Amino acid sequence: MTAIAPVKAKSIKATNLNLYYGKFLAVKDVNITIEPNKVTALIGSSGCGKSTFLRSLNRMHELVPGAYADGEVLLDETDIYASDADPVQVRRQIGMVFQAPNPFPTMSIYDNVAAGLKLNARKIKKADLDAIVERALRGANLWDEVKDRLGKPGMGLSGGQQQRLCIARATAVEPDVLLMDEPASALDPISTLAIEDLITELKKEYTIVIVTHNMQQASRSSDNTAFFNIEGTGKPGRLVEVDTTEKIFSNPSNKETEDYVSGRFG
Ligand SMILES: Nc1ncnc2c1ncn2[C@@H]1O[C@H](COP(=O)(O)OP(=O)(O)OP(=O)(O)O)[C@@H](O)[C@H]1O
Repeated sequence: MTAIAPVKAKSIKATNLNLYYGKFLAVKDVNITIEPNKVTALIGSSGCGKSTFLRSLNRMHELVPGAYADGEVLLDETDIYASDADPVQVRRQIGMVFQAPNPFPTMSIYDNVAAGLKLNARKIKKADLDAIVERALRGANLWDEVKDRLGKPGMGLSGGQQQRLCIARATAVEPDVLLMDEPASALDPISTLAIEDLITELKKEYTIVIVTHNMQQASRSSDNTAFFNIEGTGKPGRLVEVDTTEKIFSNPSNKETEDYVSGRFG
């Protein structure tokens, strides 16, 4: 793959962030700084709010009817929840890759990657679009596998290829941050390792936040790890501890974290 020159990505800082589904407080009082050009893994047992927190970072949480966020989330200096912030623009700057690969089913490989760009009002010349699509596919380690069949349906690719296509689609619009919700959980071990290698490569350009249930994946591919936990059913999830991945997995400050990473619960 082509070497990617390091690019300064943006940080995210959440302050006193509370996330609700209607009256239900799902995640309570998160305070965290997510460092630029690093991979931050979100870990914790089922239902502790990892995905909810992740989706709040690009204002996708509020797409659930009745769901809302209370608190502040800064992308560098910009408050993404400010009254004049445009959620569509926020989602362009902070892209999302989902658990199951979800290429647009009726679109070709090429059109899947170009989809976000075509949504922008600005008209892009065909040659420029070709160059962006190629760059995004190269960046997703997929170009060599698909360059001779760009006009074929995205759905015709393997699961691992489809997920890399979705990563290319997310990066084509040049976001600052990539959010990934268990991006490899639907994939076989070889495709999983390919995605992990790709994540390591992508942090040269992007700030990456990844939800994972796979402890080995968190320790292999992240720089920092945030551990979330929940006190009981119906109680909100909360951030227990965030630190370097090495510290979280070898010598965490909190007993709850230690119990979780050593497999004593969760
Ligand atoms: N669309 C929704 N409507 C109402 N409640 C929701 C919704 N999505 C999640 N929740 C609730 O919010 C809480 C946090 O869920 P979330 O999916 O964020 O946890 P998670 O840590 O990502 O779990 P998992 O690891 O199982 O994916 C849970 O109590 C869940 O039931």
